[in-house]
Amino acid sequence: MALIDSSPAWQALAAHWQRMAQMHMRDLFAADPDRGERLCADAAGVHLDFAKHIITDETLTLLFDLARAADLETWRARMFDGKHINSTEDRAVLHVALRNRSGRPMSVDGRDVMPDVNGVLERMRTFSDRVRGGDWQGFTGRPIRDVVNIGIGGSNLGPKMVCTALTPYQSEAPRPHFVSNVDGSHLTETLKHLDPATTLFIVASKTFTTQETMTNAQSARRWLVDGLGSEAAVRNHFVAVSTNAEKVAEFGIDTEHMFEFWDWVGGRYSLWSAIGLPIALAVGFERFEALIKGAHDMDEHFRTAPLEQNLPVILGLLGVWYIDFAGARTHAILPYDQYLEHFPAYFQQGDMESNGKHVTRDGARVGYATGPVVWGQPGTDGQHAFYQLIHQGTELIPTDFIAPIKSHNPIGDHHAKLLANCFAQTEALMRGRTLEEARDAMLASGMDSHEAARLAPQRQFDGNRPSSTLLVEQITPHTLGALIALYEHKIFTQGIVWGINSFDQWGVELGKQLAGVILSEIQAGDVSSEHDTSTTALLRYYLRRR
Ligand SMILES: O=P(O)(O)OC[C@H]1O[C@](O)(CO)[C@@H](O)[C@@H]1O
Repeated sequence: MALIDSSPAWQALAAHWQRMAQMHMRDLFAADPDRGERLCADAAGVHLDFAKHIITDETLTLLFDLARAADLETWRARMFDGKHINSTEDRAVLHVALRNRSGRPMSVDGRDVMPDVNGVLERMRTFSDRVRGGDWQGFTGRPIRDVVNIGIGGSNLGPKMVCTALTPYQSEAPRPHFVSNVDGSHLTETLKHLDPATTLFIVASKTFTTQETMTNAQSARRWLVDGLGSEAAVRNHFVAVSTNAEKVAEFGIDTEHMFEFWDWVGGRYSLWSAIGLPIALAVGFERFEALIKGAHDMDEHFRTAPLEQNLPVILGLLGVWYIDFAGARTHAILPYDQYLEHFPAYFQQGDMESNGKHVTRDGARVGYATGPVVWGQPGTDGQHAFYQLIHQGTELIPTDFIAPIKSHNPIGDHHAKLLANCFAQTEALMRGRTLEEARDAMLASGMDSHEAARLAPQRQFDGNRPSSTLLVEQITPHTLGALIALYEHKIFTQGIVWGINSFDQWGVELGKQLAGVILSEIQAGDVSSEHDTSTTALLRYYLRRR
């Protein structure tokens, strides 16, 4: 397969960037009074404004040509058809089946997976209703008040992000907690204020072999058994979410208390599966269903809308435009909603584990940039921390501003101020401030002309910094589901353009293997000479002082 950068579509974009690099968005807006009304699109309750980008209609045409040159529509169909598009693991990529509310069958290897998917959803409904209703009791007969999810990566970030985002929908109990780090402090601090008699543990691991999760689960089990004085208590206080029934049984959790998912669900795309159990427990199963319905609505849009009106495709191609032609290396996600606090971290894994690849599906090394460094945090805090660099630094950083029209907490004028900041930042990033404007503003404030001339270069902003703005009515289960699916399909779009497999993660393996070797040396108190001298010296330093 020829690399995408040898396609005429790529070459055309490279030449086009040479021209666009000379343009300023201020001029593009001035030349096109309808730009703001025109360059926006809606789907599944998400409004996307993409007018503040260094693009013209020609740019968009060339980007859609590129998507077609990469066969995006064919690959999209292959994903929805359950084909094994995760070629290195020979697996289908069918998280869309987990939220399929259409009633249509969805098949993997000729078998409709929907009966299994719906069966597990029903078990989640029954279980979450029982726990929330007090019918599922702890070993001593008391209802569950706290749920501790033990998992890491995709078995942690999704449910944690969604539970936080849906805090307004949570009742007083059960309260969700998340333990991921193998650092004993994480588990200790979480359990410190909990009562074993009213705590339920969910051990969430696709493989059920992940070192961090298994270590935390063993220690949690000890805490529970010590606290309640009986091994028999495990039955009432531990459930598992996994694809690996054998390992679950080995751990000592009855497989009757296991919620299954399947190898065609990637870890970082798994919150819609039983991995979402903490969400159903925290906000109720009906709201979990509304979340998956929101995602399904976005799936239908992604599956059926023409590329030109397709939100995930537009976002994905804009990313490619900056990463591959304008030299951007990072991408910031900036939610103007405190409840979306973990949204950037969630898509840090979603994006970087998916598209942090340097070879194509065929194993050829790419000569172009692929996935960016994804980062961010809630907007106004960011304004007082890192926005300086976005506005006046030497890096080009494309940004996503995400905001709800309505707040869950409409106190005073907080929300008006929050959104004023959001809109103002995108305007400032786009417009900038010329040297003359900076100088005139200082003169108008009474500063003498010498001082104004001295300070003007410091107060001048280039502008022309791109941003997308995504607005939803409110952060509800439905809009959140749609937003998450939007980003998932954006990542898919980019992976297809780059010709990489977005669904494996071999890059995390080497460190895991070496950690196993080093752990046995630490446990034996003896360093082998196999390491580089730096690692050996560090290990010896640690062993001498521990
Ligand atoms: O669910 P598991 O099997 O414990 O894996 C946890 C995480 O580890 C990874 O395999 C690697 O970090 C992720 O892809 C995954 O989400």
